[in-house]
Amino acid sequence: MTDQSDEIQLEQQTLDVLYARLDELRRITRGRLTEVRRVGPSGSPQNRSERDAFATLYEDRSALLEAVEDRLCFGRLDFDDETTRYIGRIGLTDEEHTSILTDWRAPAAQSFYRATAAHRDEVSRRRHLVTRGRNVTGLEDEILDLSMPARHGSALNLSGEGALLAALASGRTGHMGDIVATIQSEQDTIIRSELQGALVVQGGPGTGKTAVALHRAAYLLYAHRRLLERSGVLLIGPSQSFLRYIDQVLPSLGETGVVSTTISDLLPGISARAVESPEVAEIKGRAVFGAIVRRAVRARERVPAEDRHVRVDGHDIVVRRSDVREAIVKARRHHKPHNLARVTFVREMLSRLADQYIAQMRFPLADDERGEVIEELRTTREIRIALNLAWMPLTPQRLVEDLYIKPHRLDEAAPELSPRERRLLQRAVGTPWTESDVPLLDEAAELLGEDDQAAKVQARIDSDERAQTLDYARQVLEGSGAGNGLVDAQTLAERFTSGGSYLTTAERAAQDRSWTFAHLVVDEAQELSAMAWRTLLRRCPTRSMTIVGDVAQTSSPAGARSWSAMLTPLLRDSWREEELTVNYRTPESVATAARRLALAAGLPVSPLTSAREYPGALNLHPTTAEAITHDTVALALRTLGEVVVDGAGAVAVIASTAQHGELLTELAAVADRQGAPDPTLPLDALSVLTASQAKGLEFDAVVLVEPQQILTGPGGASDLYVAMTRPTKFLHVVHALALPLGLGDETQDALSPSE
Ligand SMILES: Nc1ncnc2c1ncn2[C@@H]1O[C@H](COP(=O)(O)OP(=O)(O)OP(=O)(O)O)[C@@H](O)[C@H]1O
Repeated sequence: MTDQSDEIQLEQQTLDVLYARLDELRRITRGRLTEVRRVGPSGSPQNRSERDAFATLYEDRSALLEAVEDRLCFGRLDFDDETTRYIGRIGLTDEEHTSILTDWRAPAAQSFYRATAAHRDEVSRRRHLVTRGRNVTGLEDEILDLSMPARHGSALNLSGEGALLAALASGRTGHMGDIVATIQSEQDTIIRSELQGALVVQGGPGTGKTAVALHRAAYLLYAHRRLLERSGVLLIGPSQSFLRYIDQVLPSLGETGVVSTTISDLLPGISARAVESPEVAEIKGRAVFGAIVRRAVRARERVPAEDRHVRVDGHDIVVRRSDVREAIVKARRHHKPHNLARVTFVREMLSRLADQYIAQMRFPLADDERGEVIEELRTTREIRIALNLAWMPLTPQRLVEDLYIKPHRLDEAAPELSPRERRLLQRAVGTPWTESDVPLLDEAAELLGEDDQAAKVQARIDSDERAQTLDYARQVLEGSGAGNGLVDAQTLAERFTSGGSYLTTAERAAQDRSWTFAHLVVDEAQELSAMAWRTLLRRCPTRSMTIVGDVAQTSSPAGARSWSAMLTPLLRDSWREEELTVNYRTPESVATAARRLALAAGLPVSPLTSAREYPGALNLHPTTAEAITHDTVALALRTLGEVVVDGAGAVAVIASTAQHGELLTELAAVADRQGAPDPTLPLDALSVLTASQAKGLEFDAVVLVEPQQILTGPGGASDLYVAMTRPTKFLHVVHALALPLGLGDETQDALSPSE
């Protein structure tokens, strides 16, 4: 009989071997990098760009090997034939190229997440290794072959939930961690679901949608690296603080090539930070704006009301309505974007005007003089004005702003909107852009046309040369042992040929509005308007997408109330839906109260089981309107003291927009006096947020202020549902007003008394 400490010792030996190999690979990679850099900037351009390419390759590899230090190996599978397999963050082979650690994404690792006693896949035992640093501190075994326990002794922990529960109970750090060691079977099915088509993952709060979306991105990059690395994966999140919250997950999984952004920051050169009323955002989010922007562009290609006479060098030149009409027809014939088709229009008009000019000349024209006449006409101010009035060159910003600042333009372009709705959209010149302007600007950019520098650089890579270099890159990768899924020969070849100006996919994509991605991941997708979806679909012509969200949490009036209502018009039947049903975040009593509130408010909540309960999780703190700010601040600081242990732990105060400012000021002043963390930093140990700012985030404890006020605010019950489902341990509700239905008397029996 073996007891657990002997087993731990044995596993420690394996771990020592794995870390020794990791150290060895790090040393080799660093050595190669030093060698490449040592050679210095000499040699032919070809040599130099090869060297740069190798330097980037070894830098990437070094970064990957550093990123996998924590929990390098977290699992082991024992098979019926007595063989074993260790599962970890990356795959490792020993010097003889024998596999000693299997990448969690490899097919060979799948049973670690999926095997059950009913479907064992020849797995007799699944073992979770609990580690701290490089030390094994515990083991948890799941015996799948029920004839096995006798062989392994009773001292073994048979629960498969230990590692999961330990992960769930740990203090929050303000950054999301990866879940690679404890991915659950329903999550694994989604993570490894096929690349094609749009996969919608619906799930209540805390079911791991964000975690699953990120692990799926890492999995897809591993399984389809060749396809995905070159065009890239785009990840859309709801806010910059959310992106900061998740920004360590993909690097910890060894993936850095995903482009993460928000709708507000999607367009190069535009940062849409202004806020507008939900009513206006809803109007701008309607799909009909596609037609409205199209009409606005067409309105800038128009036949003037009258002919216009212009004197050029003593000639009477007439910009005739009939010529303009015919030139417009000709320019539109090739369906090019407005600014590009304008070239045809202007060329045609100048040619017709030049005919008039030449007809009035007293001497015959030499062949090479026609060009001079055209140039003369082109640079005549009145002619330029007349042609611009007929076909105005436009930027997207100018087109969209004109709709807002010139009522007649919107009246003409948007007959679908009521006069009141059109009035609501009016604003002053130079008003900053909002999130819901971005899809309209993108729509306009698409219809107007523009230069895509980055795309041109890409096209310049000569294909013959690329084929040769590709061969060479393949040999290099085989010879260096540096492949391991980090970079494919195609990418390395591109680095060789780009002459030292190599840009990562992320960098190229960020510079190029019309970049298209091989896969799109959208988080908190329920918030996106129909117009935002149009913008995103333009960036993903393959329609290979992972869309995660919860239609019960939709707070934007332009967002989705049901997936099929939003997606079927856009994707027809090329989307499929999976559901996540276990809440890994919120304690049972808090989740139950939130659900009751959501049902009372008529939200379409999914059925949900909480993975755990936490003693004393839900607490009510009645107070008065006069004392609410003071009491909230005192409670927040006290809670902070309780939940922060060894530097880990985070508390959020979540309040209505109306109360948010006052609380922030008060808490910042107190924090300043008492040296507590700065509550204005959204991801610090203590933050003050509105419900919509808290979307997607989580904290050890949430102090929820005056729920009735959040309920009657613009985000309504969805916002309150979001706010209530953020804590992993405690929800403290501070209120002077009556509690909303669902959180009131009927939940008293589920609550712990306090103060
Ligand atoms: N298999 C798992 N193992 C360990 N932790 C998990 C697992 N699945 C989810 N979690 C944890 O549960 C918490 C909630 O996950 P996540 O934020 O992805 O949920 P969500 O469905 O996106 O929530 P919301 O809709 O509220 O934003 C996170 O801390 C995540 O790390």
